[in-house]
Amino acid sequence: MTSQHTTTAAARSRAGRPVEPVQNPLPVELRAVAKCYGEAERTVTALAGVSLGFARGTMTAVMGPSGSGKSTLLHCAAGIERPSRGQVLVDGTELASLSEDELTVLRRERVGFVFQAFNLVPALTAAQNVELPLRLAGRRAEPGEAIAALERFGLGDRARHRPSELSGGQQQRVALARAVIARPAVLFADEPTGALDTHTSRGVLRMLRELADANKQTVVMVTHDPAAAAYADRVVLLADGRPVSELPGSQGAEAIAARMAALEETAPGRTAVELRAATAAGQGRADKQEEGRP
Ligand SMILES: Nc1ncnc2c1ncn2[C@@H]1O[C@H](COP(=O)(O)OP(=O)(O)OP(=O)(O)O)[C@@H](O)[C@H]1O
Repeated sequence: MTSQHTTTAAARSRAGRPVEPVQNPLPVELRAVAKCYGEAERTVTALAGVSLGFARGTMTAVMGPSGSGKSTLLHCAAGIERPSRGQVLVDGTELASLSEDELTVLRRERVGFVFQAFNLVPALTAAQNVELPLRLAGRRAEPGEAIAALERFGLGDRARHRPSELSGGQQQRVALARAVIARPAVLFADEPTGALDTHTSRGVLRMLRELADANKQTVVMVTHDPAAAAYADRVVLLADGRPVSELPGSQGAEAIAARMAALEETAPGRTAVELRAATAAGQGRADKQEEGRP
């Protein structure tokens, strides 16, 4: 999945001789990332060693039972939280090597994030909320830029409303417009369609798909909805803080739901090997369904 392009600067040694070309790094890569909260006997292991890469121009859905570590994975990958162990690399730069200020700049310039709780600023209008990432980056929004972003999410007529004057689904779409306005290389979205009806949800998912296909942005979203996950190139299933299974979104919502069901049937505390076996069994059931077998 790694891009085959080479970096020219890295393609020469100090002596000026050509050296082995260095492949472009993945936009986001996690290497054995673990995250624990709390101390001593109150320690909770939210991530127990996650190694995943997200390629340019792809859309990935992260699924798993409640508490399996999905939001923590997104927060660590986006540099919002620091892992307890392991490495997170954005465009090949290890986040732990950055100061807080450098991390803030990288997040602002490379990463967009849609939070479960939307995190809109209550005192600002929808349009002002959408413009915020540009202002924080020291850029003045072009006239009509925020309205255009809101229009893409069907909210052109709500630009002057404050969050308290919008429904949950409308606030979610303002949060999406805010996350995409600066065209981040990587967009993380935690339940981006959680508050939306089926019709609006499809529109948002098509938009996210387009960001990956047309703009070559990398989209990573957490979802509980197999129909939403079916828009992704790749569905990663987490259990107990680890990826235990993966399937292409093109297998469709039923196959994804079957794998999820297999995971949820599995009692907490099972080993990763047992979880893999259970999800493989779920895949067998999904394959039979796809083939029309009982
Ligand atoms: N700040 C925190 N302090 C202590 N424990 C936490 C904290 N954040 C998350 N956890 C714990 O880490 C584990 C993973 O949480 P996380 O929110 O990543 O799960 P999730 O899969 O996103 O869940 P959900 O689907 O319910 O949103 C859970 O057991 C949770 O209770």
